[in-house]
Amino acid sequence: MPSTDFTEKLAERVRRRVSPERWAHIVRVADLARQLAEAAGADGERAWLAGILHDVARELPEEELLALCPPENEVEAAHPRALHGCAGRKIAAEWGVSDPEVLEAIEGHVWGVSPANPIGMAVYVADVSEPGRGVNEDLRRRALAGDLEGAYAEAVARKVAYLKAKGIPIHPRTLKAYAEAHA
Ligand SMILES: Nc1ncnc2c1ncn2[C@@H]1O[C@H](COP(=O)(O)OP(=O)(O)O)[C@@H](O)[C@H]1O
Repeated sequence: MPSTDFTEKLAERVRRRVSPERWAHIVRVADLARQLAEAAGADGERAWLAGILHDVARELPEEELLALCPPENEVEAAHPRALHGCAGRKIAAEWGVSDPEVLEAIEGHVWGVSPANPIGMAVYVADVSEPGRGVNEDLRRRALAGDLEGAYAEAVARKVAYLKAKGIPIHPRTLKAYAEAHA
């Protein structure tokens, strides 16, 4: 999907919904996701679009997130801000995005994606490793070198280890993503 009027308009709609700092993060994620997808032989333009849309709902008030995506379990109820992945997917679909891998990437950047979806893995790894984060540079390098699956599996493993160390119950989708990525 080359950059078109449609994708440019979507990017502009996102930009208007977020702070300048968030927009800068979004652009870094989208540009990196494109590079990571291409390094893995996947479609960079679709990864870019998913990156541009991934945090479209990140600054919505909690009441709006809860209205768009009623919590499906206790982890979601305890952490409504994390519903921004689900809410972002719904907004993107409403705006006319129908590509299932792009939609899964938007939702899955919070809890994890299927390892059969390189667009989703590219956005996930880009989100945790873009230079503005200041962490996970090794994962960025690994994915830039073409090992997207390995970088993604390690990114999910780090999140799981971090949550376990803090004694926080882990979202079932994250546990599923971990199991699939390490199968
Ligand atoms: N219970 C959980 N299970 C799985 N992943 C989680 C959980 N809590 C947080 N995360 C992951 O960690 C990310 C960061 O969470 P957190 O540190 O609470 O920051 P934020 O409030 O900015 O989302 C979330 O977006 C999600 O990807």
